[in-house]
Amino acid sequence: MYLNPWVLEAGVAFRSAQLSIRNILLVLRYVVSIIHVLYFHPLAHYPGPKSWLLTRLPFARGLRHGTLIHRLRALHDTYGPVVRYGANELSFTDPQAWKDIYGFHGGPDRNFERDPRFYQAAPNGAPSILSAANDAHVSVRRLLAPAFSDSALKAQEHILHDYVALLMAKLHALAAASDPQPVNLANYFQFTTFDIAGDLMYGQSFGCLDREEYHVWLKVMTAFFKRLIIGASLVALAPWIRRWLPYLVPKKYQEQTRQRFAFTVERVGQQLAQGETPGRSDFMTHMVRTVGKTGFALQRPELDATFDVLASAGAETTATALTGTVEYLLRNPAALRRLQGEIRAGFKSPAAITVASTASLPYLAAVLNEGMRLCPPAPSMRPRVVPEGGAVVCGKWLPAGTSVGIPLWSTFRSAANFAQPDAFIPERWLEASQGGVELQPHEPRAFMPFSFGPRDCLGRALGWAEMRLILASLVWHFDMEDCSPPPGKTWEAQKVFVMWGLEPMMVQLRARHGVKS
Ligand code: HEM
Repeated sequence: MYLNPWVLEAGVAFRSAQLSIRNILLVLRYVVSIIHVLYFHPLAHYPGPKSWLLTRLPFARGLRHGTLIHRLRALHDTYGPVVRYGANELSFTDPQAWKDIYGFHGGPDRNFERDPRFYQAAPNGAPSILSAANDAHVSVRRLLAPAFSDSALKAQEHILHDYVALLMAKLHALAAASDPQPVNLANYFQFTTFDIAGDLMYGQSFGCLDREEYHVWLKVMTAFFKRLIIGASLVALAPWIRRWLPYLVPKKYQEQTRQRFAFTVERVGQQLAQGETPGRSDFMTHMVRTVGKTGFALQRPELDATFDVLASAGAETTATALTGTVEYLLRNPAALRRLQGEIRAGFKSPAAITVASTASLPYLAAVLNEGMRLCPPAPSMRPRVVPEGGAVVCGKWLPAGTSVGIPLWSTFRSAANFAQPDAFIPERWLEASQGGVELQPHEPRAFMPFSFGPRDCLGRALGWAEMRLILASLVWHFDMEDCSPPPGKTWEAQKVFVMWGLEPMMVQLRARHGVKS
């Protein structure tokens, strides 16, 4: 067929005009959306860096490099207690925000939901206690809560003592070597808390202390957190990538994750088959008992998903708090001396160091509080979404769907909440009659290392018990000297990939004169 060249030319001209109109419309749409985000969006009056509003690049880079908590802190230092760090996202360091965002609002349907972009289902696709939506979460929490009661903790205490004694024995052996070398205490804290978690949650220890090395389950878990963050940074830039992510992970890592989860499933299965074990007070025994009493049970996939997160929720956090606290004690010899005085005068023998006896030591509690303030084990923000109908946060109404949260690291190190925010001053947590100092500002309402409200930490009492037993025993048994290679390890420089990427903490241990394991 013959086509007149004029017609052809007109066709080409028409198509390119169509294309340029489409391009112009796209650019116009982008410009309009920028103007909307900057000037007409309901959050437009909140302060924040424009570069973070127009592209997700700074946020994604922070995630990817493990520096998001540091960047958010710098933003709060510049812009104040509320920062708009994304088009629809606000970060708060104001203490009132704990109650307004994370508190009880009259029922699971009215409490702020977790921002699903920040929570991940387990490898079997089922929600865990951490990722479940509010209504499903209520049942999981009810089922698990008895395992964390005061009476359960009393019955579990002998298990904690066994592992603390094993830790002390291992450290004594290292200190008594003919040429004693500095010990990486960060590792030994993790070995201990993971062994306790394994015993309480899976019915048997991970054996880390015995072998003095990490169990493969933990190594894979830590590597998984890093990959999770790489994935999250990609999703932040291009949300549509989420469904393709599983295909982007190399087969080798997929297989490792599958095997690690299979280990959890196997242990949960063994525990369930065993049922309620007389004389044991582990988590599964409590749960089976609660199921017997209430008739309510979880579906197996949800149970597996929840038991899979329990170990790292409980162990890594507690070990991190201990590592951070000891690091600051080593940097502050006067505080270490005062703690030694309290503990060594308080206990004639290690057998006297118990959960109850350590609870009455004010300086030990102050030191651990100050350690968790400077080194919060869960330092990142856990964002929530403003529910239908909107809500008031820190005195201002916010529309439904706004993502809001509190970054713990920025909040605990904010000069608006704590005087000399980067200094280790345990005395700030004590009354004057206990030898405390009054520093202003001092906002204990801002300090929620275990979070707040219906989804706060279930393991707070267990975590405190472990921290007190381990730190008191360590200080009772050993003198310590910081041996981190120059220029010295600083907590602030460490990166965060869900949890802190802990650098080695090298400490020279010397058994106190006449003290043996
Ligand atoms: C110093 C020690 C600990 C700290 C600082 C800590 C901190 C936290 C924080 C901040 C949350 C909220 C997480 C979120 O909203 O996404 C949480 C939740 C949780 N923690 Fe801990 N934790 C510690 C020890 C433990 C221990 C020993 C256990 C025992 C297994 C544990 C079990 C849990 C559980 C089950 C949840 C989820 C609660 C729920 O969603 O209802 N934690 N923890």
